[in-house]
Amino acid sequence: MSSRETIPVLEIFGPTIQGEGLVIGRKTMFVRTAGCDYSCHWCDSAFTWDGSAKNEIRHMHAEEILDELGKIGGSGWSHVTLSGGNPALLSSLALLIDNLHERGFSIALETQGSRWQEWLMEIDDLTLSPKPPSSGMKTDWIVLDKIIARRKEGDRNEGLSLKVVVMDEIDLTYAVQVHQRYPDVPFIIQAGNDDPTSTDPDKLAVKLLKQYACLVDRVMRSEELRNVRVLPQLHALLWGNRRGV
Ligand SMILES: C[S@@+](CC[C@H](N)C(=O)[O-])C[C@H]1O[C@@H](n2cnc3c(N)ncnc32)[C@H](O)[C@@H]1O
Ligand SMILES: Nc1nc2[nH]cc(C(=O)O)c2c(=O)[nH]1
Ligand code: SF4
Ligand SMILES: [Mg+2]
Repeated sequence: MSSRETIPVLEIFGPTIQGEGLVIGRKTMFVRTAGCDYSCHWCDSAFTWDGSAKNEIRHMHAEEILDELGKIGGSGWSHVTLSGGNPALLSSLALLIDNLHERGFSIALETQGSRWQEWLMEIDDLTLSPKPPSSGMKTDWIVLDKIIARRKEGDRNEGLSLKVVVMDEIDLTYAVQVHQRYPDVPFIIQAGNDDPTSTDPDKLAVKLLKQYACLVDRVMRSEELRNVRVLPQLHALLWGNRRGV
């Protein structure tokens, strides 16, 4: 892997709390990469792929990202979350992952599970978030099967989770399908934010909490969704749709 390869970066921020998933609440830094192979109708990070922030993309070397993490975050953190966009489009992340591990940091990564990279084996907290019908996207079950099988074969089952965003009843049926296909993988049902452009955080929080309560109630009544967790996006409740939090 050449150290000359760059990574298209849109945001570096933190420390903040991981607002979603299995390690919700964990203190972490974020690196958000540009570019996605999907275009989910309700993507809360559409600026990573819709062209609206293309002038903000920086092509950075791993060492530059490490420097900036230190400058922005100081030294009071030990965990970095890589998100996007789809960071799994980028073979160039291998070097950053190695460098972060060499310095003793642990690494989380968020991807929809549509692309394989060898470095997926190195991620400590790997969240796969296949997309339900409301997103308008189609799941590539072959790639998703491969990622989950490879993690299992490589004894990296631990630190793997599935997180399905649910907006409606049809999405919930999809969630059941995913959970039944991979019953051994920790499964999170995430309340969808159907208003990802709202600029009023207080109004949004009230609405999201109501929707979360409905989702909790619905999942509690489900016969199929037994070994699951239901979570909101904590950062959206705290800070709304703001970038960089
Ligand atoms: C912006 S995505 C980036 C990583 C990757 N492309 C993916 O979708 O997993 C990060 C997480 O936010 C979730 N997400 C995106 N838009 C959302 C929304 N409107 N409501 C709830 N979760 C959302 C995704 O499902 C994913 O788990
Ligand atoms: N605090 C916080 N937690 C998050 N968890 C997943 C995020 C993402 O956009 O990938 C995210 C984010 O953008 N902020
Ligand atoms: S896969 Fe993730 S980043 Fe890509 S459009 Fe969907 S939610 Fe957004
Ligand atoms: Mg987000």
